[in-house]
Amino acid sequence: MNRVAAEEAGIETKLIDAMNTLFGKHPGLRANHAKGLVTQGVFKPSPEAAGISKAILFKGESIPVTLRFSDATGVPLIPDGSPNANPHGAAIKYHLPDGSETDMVLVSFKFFPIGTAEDFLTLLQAIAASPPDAAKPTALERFAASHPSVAAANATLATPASFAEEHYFGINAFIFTDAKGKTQAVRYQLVPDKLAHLSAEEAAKRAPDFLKTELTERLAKTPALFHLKAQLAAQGDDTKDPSKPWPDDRKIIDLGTITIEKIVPDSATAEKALLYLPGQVTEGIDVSDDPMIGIRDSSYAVSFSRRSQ
Ligand code: HEM
Repeated sequence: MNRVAAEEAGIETKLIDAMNTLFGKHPGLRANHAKGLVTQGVFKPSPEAAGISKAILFKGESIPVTLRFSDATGVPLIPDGSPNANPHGAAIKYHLPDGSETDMVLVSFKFFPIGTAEDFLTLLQAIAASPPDAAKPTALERFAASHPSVAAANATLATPASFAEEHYFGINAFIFTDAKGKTQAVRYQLVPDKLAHLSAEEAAKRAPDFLKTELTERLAKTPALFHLKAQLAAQGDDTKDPSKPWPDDRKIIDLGTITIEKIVPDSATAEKALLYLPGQVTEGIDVSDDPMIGIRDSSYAVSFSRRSQ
């Protein structure tokens, strides 16, 4: 790209360029969360969900889902037990009865390390500018010193014993509208039936693909159960800033269960065609005033277009 074109590039292109610089270019693969596994299962909504959102998703029918678990980074061969493979991802596509789709894209951070897409770009560039031999304080150390939420968010991470034994968070806020038009801001959580984290020492000893192997063996014997939940904002809670968790005492309601039944027959082919978009909502669910959601949508589209070439 020439200098003028680079200056004109939107933030979504700059974000993907920064990821490609940091993680390398890997044709056909995602700019972030490159290593993953595609599964299928069923969402069964709770009666409580229909009371808070009129979405077709919550009407009561069982909804088929395609759920992709992933490791962080755009490094396709990252060992699953590497600290850099955290946060792990869970991207859910719901195949709705009217033939449309809606998505939820979650990770194992409890909240995001920074509040805006612009700061995320600066963070990615600071990491790239801070190799092990960089002079101290590195660009990353300087960024982290002025953004305490980076260390705080990283402290919420640990390697899971299984993709099925991790707690995933939606982080960005969405708005539910009920049948009477009443609105409620929410943040999603995907809660496993059982949570199990490894110590850093245990994680380092695991085989490079242990999360894939474990899930394959587990699902051959028994389905994996998750509970989809929504944390409800109270008056005055910040819906714009994903680095600010809402207080722990906010009400959390059950939206239903997700039962993962099997890994799709050819996960590597399936994931190429799949595009999860956090802003792909359905009537009764809206994006909040958090601008990160729209920027995520456009950067996922840039990544998709590059990996489809
Ligand atoms: C400005 C902030 C963010 C940017 C620029 C960004 C960028 C990206 C990109 C480019 C991809 C690859 C998309 C593709 O090729 O399909 C991706 C994947 C992913 N991101 Fe983000 N992301 C951001 C924030 C988040 C947040 C807040 C979450 C979770 C709440 C998240 C969770 C994920 C997950 C789970 C995937 C893998 C999706 C899949 O399996 O296809 N990201 N992200």
